[in-house]
Amino acid sequence: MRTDVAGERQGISEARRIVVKVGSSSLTTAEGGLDADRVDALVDALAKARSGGEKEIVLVSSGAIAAGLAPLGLRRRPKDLARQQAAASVGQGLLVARYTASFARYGVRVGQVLLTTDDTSRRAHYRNACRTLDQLLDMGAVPVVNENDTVATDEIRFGDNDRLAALVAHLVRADVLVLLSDVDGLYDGDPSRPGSTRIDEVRGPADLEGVSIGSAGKAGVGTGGMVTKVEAARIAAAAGVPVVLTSASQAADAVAGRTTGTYFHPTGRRSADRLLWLQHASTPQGALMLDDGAVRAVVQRRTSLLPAGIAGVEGEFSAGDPVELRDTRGRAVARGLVNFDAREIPQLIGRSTRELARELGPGYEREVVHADDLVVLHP
Ligand SMILES: Nc1ncnc2c1ncn2[C@@H]1O[C@H](COP(=O)(O)OP(=O)(O)O)[C@@H](O)[C@H]1O
Ligand SMILES: N[C@@H](CCC(=O)OP(=O)(O)O)C(=O)O
Repeated sequence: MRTDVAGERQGISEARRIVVKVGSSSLTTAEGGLDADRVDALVDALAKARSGGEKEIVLVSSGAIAAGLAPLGLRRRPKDLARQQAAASVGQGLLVARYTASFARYGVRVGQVLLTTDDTSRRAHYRNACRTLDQLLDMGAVPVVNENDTVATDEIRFGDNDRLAALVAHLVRADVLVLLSDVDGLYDGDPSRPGSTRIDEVRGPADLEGVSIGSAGKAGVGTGGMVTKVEAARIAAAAGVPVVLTSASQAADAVAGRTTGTYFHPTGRRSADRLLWLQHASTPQGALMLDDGAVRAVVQRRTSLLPAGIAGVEGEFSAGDPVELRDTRGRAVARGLVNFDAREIPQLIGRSTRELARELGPGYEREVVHADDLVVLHP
């Protein structure tokens, strides 16, 4: 282990706020459902880390669908969304009951937080989620976060919890993100093949060249495999949050900052805004076509998008929805939260805000997408 890495990980031992994500494969089996011993072992590690009072833990836990399979007589994870949601509905209750009992051994309360992609991109929802998580932590509770599987549709689903965990790490301004799986790190090839070796550290995308990143493991309960974990690590690292990827059995070492698994160095600066969510978690509900001047204004000068620069509209969206902003070649150049319903846009196209206010009323003297609600995709 190189000294600079040890130094970096020393930083993790001082981390105050830690987001820990645990996958279905570390807590459940398709046949047996939730494994209480494995939940207890994880909780032991997390409760010990918090015991000095300096560390705050946010737990992002998968396992609702897997925990609901056996009680519903399902032998394997169903492919259709409706049965996955039924399993999640039964399993989420069992999962949180299990965490509640397990943390109670240490006198620690848990609070269930179920999020959808909407909660991660709409301003009011985002602020609410931030406030609830902060409040739970202030009151000494451990938030247990999962996707709100029962209401998410295929189109708006995160699906895997790795990306959700990266966005939660950004949302709570975590000092480190710990991704726990059934494998003790990222390998340069299929870890079950002899000869594959673990990668100790990833400094940036170049370190991933030639690495064969595969899908979910044999347990049959995980979803994304390494692909979504590496993607989550990339999102968090780009937002300035270091990431440790290791196995659930190494949880105590990981949260204590002892060297284990694969370490992803931060590649970007921390930012306190919610635009990361807009970029990575939102599904655009439609698109606005921009003329060349508007593309320059939005992409280079980072100004708001005004009606005068719009050339066309596509899709069915409501005010507040995320939409894509496209250039004249149809390339997505930005994403933003739109201030009008799709059906209102045609009458605004190419007009000045003053003209619109005079004709349609003062409510129309506003940006179509405010600069604060915009994220540029191709600077
Ligand atoms: N390059 C790789 N390095 C490590 N694990 C890999 C790699 N490629 C594929 N995997 C698989 O990814 C699995 C973990 O993903 P998954 O089953 O979705 O777990 P979880 O439920 O923890 O999210 C491992 O069991 C492993 O078999
Ligand atoms: N929200 C889902 C998570 C889906 C899932 O399996 O995720 P993961 O095990 O992290 O790959 C659940 O609780 O079952």
